[in-house]
Amino acid sequence: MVAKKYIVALDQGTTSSRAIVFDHQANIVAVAHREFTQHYPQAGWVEHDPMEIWSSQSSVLVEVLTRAGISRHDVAAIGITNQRETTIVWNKHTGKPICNAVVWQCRRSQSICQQLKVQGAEEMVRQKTGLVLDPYFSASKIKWILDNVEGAREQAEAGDLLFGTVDTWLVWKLTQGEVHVTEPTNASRTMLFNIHTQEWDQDLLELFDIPRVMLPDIKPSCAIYGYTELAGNHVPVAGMAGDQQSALFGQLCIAPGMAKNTYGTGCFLLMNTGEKAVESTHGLLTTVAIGADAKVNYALEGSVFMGGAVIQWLRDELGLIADACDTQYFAEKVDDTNGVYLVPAFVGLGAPYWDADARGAIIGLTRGANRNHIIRAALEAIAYQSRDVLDAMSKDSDVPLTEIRVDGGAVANDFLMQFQADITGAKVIRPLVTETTGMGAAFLAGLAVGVWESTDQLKAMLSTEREFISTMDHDHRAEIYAGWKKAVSQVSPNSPAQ
Ligand SMILES: Nc1ncnc2c1ncn2[C@@H]1O[C@H](COP(=O)(O)OP(=O)(O)O)[C@@H](O)[C@H]1O
Ligand SMILES: O=P(O)(O)OC[C@H](O)CO
Repeated sequence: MVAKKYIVALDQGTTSSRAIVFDHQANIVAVAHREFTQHYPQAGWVEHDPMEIWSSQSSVLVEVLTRAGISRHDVAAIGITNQRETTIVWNKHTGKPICNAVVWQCRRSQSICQQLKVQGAEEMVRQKTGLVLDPYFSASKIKWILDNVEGAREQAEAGDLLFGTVDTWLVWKLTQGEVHVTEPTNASRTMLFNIHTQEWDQDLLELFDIPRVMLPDIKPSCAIYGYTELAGNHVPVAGMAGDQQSALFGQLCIAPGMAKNTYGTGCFLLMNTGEKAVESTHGLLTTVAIGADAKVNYALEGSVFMGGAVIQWLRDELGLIADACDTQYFAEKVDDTNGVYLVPAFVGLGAPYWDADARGAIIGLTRGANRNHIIRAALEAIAYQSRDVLDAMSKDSDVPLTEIRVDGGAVANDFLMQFQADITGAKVIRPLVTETTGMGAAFLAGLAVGVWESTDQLKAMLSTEREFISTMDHDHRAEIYAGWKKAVSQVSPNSPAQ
């Protein structure tokens, strides 16, 4: 074991940047957290300012070390985990982004995807990447930037521009522009990475017309990528993963069949499938995951675009609540939603529907519907969408999923967790430490620098805080879930999952 005993995880999420200090027993010593600005320049578009991503992330790094009261000498390594797919293109000489980051939720490249579908590219893309040809992933976003930002294509071809997902951007900033790197879990979300060969794929680069020279090198998820300076100390940046794969690893779902659902901005249910890349026939994605001792594994993933973001919308756009945690109080003031369903297709629908054109709706309103019913319908919608992907996963794997490990900001909501158990019939297991996304990155960084020797050693560090078991009777569950499916069919009548 190395003498330096603290690991700092940087968790750059869709709505906030966090930094967490873990000790060598994986206990949280301190957390610092900052929300940053969401930009919605047009309907269905979502952007972030990459410089604000960096300033919020670097400031919480400084803050968390102060809060933890530890010396910079005691930091063994920094691990990174991040919102995936979000696309940043910057000038490698000036370090300046050429436009705002195009966020994973952004739909602007829908027509690019549509055109490629018409050309018949869908099957080739699915076979190589495990992904659905949807604007969610980075490739069509990069193409959009090269086609629409003045001079971008010429500069990219001349080798002056770099592309990165948020992991790559943060390492580049932390190492003062020395290291341009990513790792397989993030690469697997770009739609340019062949998940079977584990390399950038020339056919995909040609399909999207993206110069290879823009792309980062690919290193393992558990490795030392470079060093950052913290008050005169050179600290290794070691260990990175996309946030959903990091949470899967942080919950130690490292054996086939183990699954977790993260309730952050979106909801992402991932099930480890071991060394086998399982193809979905029910609208899920095949993606790269991290297995025992940080070896490359695969996972099936159900990606839901609007999870906790629905609650932010109730707060920021409707002003119905002052704080996300108020939703539990209002939802519990009523016995049900009074027949109201909220379908949060604000940026289209992800798994298993994959309808980029669908838009949100509140259905079933009557004169008796009030604020509490709408708030309750918003929380229930998060759980209904998770049931949709859970059902798809059970069908793909031929085994019903009877347990879900949960994490992410919204799992603090007991009403939501109980309703999730009720509407699925599965046991919902909430860990003591719900910062499992950050924990995954800390595990990877700690393994890379020798704070921990193996994943076996990490098992003793996880514990359960509470389990939620269904109390809903079967007929009632079937009736209200049928109502949900009917509501979805109204906003997405042509989805193959209907
Ligand atoms: N008590 C709560 N009930 C419901 N939703 C919540 C609660 N607390 C936080 N959230 C939601 O969880 C999300 C924040 O979770 P987090 O895991 O930090 O997300 P991200 O990493 O995507 O930024 C926000 O969208 C917020 O609305
Ligand atoms: O910011 P989160 O935690 O909702 O995660 C975003 C995902 O990585 C998008 O694929």
